[in-house]
Amino acid sequence: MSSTEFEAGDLDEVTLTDDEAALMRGLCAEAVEAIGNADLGTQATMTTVELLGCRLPERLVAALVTFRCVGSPGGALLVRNVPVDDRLPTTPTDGYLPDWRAAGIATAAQLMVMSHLGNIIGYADEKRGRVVQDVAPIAGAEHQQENSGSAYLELHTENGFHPFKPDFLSLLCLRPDHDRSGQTLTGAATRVRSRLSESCVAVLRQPLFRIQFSSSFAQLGSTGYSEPVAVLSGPADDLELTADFHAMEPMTRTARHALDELDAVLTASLTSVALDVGSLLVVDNWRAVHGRTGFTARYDGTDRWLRRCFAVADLRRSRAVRAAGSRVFAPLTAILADRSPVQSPAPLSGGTGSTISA
Ligand SMILES: O=C(O)CCC(=O)C(=O)O
Ligand SMILES: [Fe+2]
Repeated sequence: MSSTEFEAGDLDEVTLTDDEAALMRGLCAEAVEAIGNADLGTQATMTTVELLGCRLPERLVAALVTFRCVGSPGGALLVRNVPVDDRLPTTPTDGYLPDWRAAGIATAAQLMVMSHLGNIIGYADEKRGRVVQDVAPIAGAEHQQENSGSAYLELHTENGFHPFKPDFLSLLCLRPDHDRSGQTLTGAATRVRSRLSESCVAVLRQPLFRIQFSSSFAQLGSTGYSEPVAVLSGPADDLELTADFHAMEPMTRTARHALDELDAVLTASLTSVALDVGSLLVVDNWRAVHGRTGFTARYDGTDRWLRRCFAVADLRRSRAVRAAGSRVFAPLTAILADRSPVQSPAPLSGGTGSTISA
């Protein structure tokens, strides 16, 4: 897909003034110093981050709090001129920055922003449980539907198959791709509601869809699936959606048609942004799906490099799946083993359409 097919410019946006960015940079330096050698994914670090985050520029905090509590029709908020380190290391070619302190200012900035959206978390299954993760192309993974790829990344809800999916995610750009063709895409259900047929909405509101676990979560080589979920939920004028146009499987023919209709309508009205150094995109993982256009990687240390961070609104709900004082969720297989068995993948009965045969 070419980037010119997408509309830009209708994102909610805050650009920090140079004074605001300088204030934030000072707080980030304090945070790096205060965290020292402590593990990032601990409550102790999060307390430090939250305390310093209270002193972020008021205009930024107001935008974040409003986005958290009220949301926005586009489901995304772009913050520009976020401080990052003056001298950044090369883009990690294996997807892992060896030591977060090499990008300490950027790391602290992202954590402070996310601390206003919820409680920062990570997944043991993914990126070694890191709470700030590197998103960079990996040689050989070009066509993977994962953030290590560089081909078009289909629209998705982040970890929509997981019982503790993030409520918010952020992507902070440390380095854009060479020809600026890698554009982050967002699509919100509320924006497209009027273009969906009533029958499509009715089907998408039923739990007729399951999502295949992404490879990092599918341990034991299994192909696990979420329990059946509905794609659309919530009030008609502020719809929520859970979708993944790569990993979601409709369980009936009618469900397949409805998902195809949503895909076509969403794809025709996406918002795109070519993130630049210091641009941080926050996505409401309930109101919007996100993806990325393709780009060409060189694998020479100068490639596109984003950093990603997740937050949940309610930390209490996950306390049984985290070690005391940790923000990292246990492996999905362990979480599911502690629950009642996952629903059989057999399609639902109930007259919503004929079954898709394998
Ligand atoms: O590379 C991008 O712009 C988006 C990547 C993405 O979807 C992710 O890391 O979750
Ligand atoms: Fe994603």
